[in-house]
Order: sequence, then structure tokens, then C-alpha cells
Amino acid sequence: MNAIEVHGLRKTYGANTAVAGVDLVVREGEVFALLGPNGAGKTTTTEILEGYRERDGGEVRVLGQDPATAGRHWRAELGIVLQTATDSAELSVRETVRQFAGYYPDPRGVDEVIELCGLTAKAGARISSLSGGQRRRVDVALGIIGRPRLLFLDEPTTGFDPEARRQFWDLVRALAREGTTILLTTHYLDEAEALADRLAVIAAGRIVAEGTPFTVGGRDTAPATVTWTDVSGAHEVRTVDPVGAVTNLARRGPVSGLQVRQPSLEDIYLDLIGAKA
Ligand SMILES: Nc1ncnc2c1ncn2[C@@H]1O[C@H](COP(=O)(O)OP(=O)(O)OP(=O)(O)O)[C@@H](O)[C@H]1O
Repeated sequence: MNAIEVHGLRKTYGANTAVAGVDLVVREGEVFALLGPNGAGKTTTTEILEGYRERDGGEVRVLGQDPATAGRHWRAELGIVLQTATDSAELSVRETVRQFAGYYPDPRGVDEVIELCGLTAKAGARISSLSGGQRRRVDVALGIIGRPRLLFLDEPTTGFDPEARRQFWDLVRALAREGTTILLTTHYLDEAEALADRLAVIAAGRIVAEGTPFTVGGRDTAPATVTWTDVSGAHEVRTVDPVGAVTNLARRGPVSGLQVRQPSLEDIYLDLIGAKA
């Protein structure tokens, strides 16, 4: 079964079309990343999928149901980590996580989740005393306490230091191995590349490309840049046949500093959203 199926999704705010006909399929068990510039329509799309916003048109199925009409049982199968931080400031981390555990029929263990999110040392601390990145971890803990089948992560690592981000990636991979389907929105292309099985790029309310991090936008077949230095100086060529280029070079004599660079996900992304000539 597909975890998410979207056909022709539309949403307008007055004269502003935020989502202009989006088609999307997220298979059960995959990590799917939604990328796009500010204002592209990512939050609007995900909030419609979560049942928090009404759509103006299109078909939407999330875990087999229409979010506009699905009930409490359906909601209990979702985990949601929003962009906004937790604000139960006077409670401790453990009290907050325990409180949320009470909302679900089959929650994970409170201390297990605290540990998974790297918050053990802060379990007794008040939320108000935490740093921004630590609060974000609490948000993640609250998103996964209910053992969701489908987890929405909206810019989950904003404000994380590099080590916390790597720990968070490990957590996402562990959840994925357990079979949790994850829809991730992020502005970090390295995060999408590290975590996503597939991704879509959304710009001005439309999906402009979809694929794996390695194939999206023709990344795997795009020209590579070969650079090297020989007796006549430094050279650079762009070619769709880097293996041929390197083989030719090897025949011609000694070279140094040989590098073959495929376009990065960032190069492809910037092309797709029209940010680069
Ligand atoms: N409640 C609202 N009322 C009016 N316009 C809105 C509302 N929410 C979003 N919009 C508009 O819809 C468009 C898409 O916004 P959305 O928040 O979905 O983008 P996004 O891709 O999530 O952006 P970001 O990366 O900045 O979070 C924007 O032009 C935004 O101004």
C-alpha cells in the first residue's frame, strides 16, 4: 500500500495559489524528502496531508484515508514534528514526554524515547531551561512517542549542532528500519541525500522533479567535470563520458591532480528551482 497518494492537489489563499496541482506518491516504509525554496508550498502540502488545513481541490489519501474526514484512530497513527517549538515550558522533559505518551494507545517507553533523542542527561530539566537545539529534540521525541506508522518531519534539524544532526540522522534511519514511513521537509540538501530513498522538488506550488537523490533532475546522466594538470598547465572539461576522457588522458602522458566531479544534489536543485543560469 502507498502511505500517501496525492493527485491534483490545489490550495489558494485569496489570489495567491500556494499549491497548484501536486501529484505525489509516498510508498509505505520509505523516507521521502520534499525540497523547495521558501514559500514553495511544502508546509501547506504537508499540513493538508496531516489534516490541519483544508484543500481547495484534488484527491488525497493518507494511510488509506482522506485527512479532511479521518478520525482519531487515523490521527493516532501519525507522528508530527512541526516547525514551531514546544512550549510546555514549566514541565520537565520527562513529564512532557510522559504527558504525550498518554495520548496514544500503544506508546513507546518514555525513557526509551528520551534516550533515542539524546536527552537522557536533560530528562529532569525544565523545557524552559533547554537550548534551541535541545527543545527541537523534545519536539522530535513528542513526534515519535506514539509509535507512528507515518512520521512528518518539518525541518527537523534546524538549530542542531553537527553532532546532534548526525545523531538525529541515525534516529531517522533506525525508525526507517523499523518500517516507519517518513515525510521529511528540509532545506539541507546533505540531509536529504543522507536520508531520503526518494525526493521531490517543489517550486511555486508544483513538483518540478522527482527521483532518488542520485537520479533526480538527471543527476546521474548530467555532464561531469574533469580537471587535471599536465606539462601545459591546468585543464577542465565538461563531458557526458568522463570514463572516456580519463582513458584518453592516461594515453597522453603523466597528469596530476585528476578529479572527476558529478554535479552535486545542490547543483541540480539550484538548476531545478531556476536559481542558477
Ligand atoms: N495561512 C496563510 N495565509 C495566506 N497565505 C499563506 C498562508 N500560509 C502560506 N501562505 C502562502 O502560501 C505560499 C506557500 O507557503 P508554505 O508555507 O506552504 O511554503 P513552504 O514551502 O513551507 O515555505 P518555507 O520553506 O518558508 O517553510 C506562500 O506564498 C505563503 O505566503
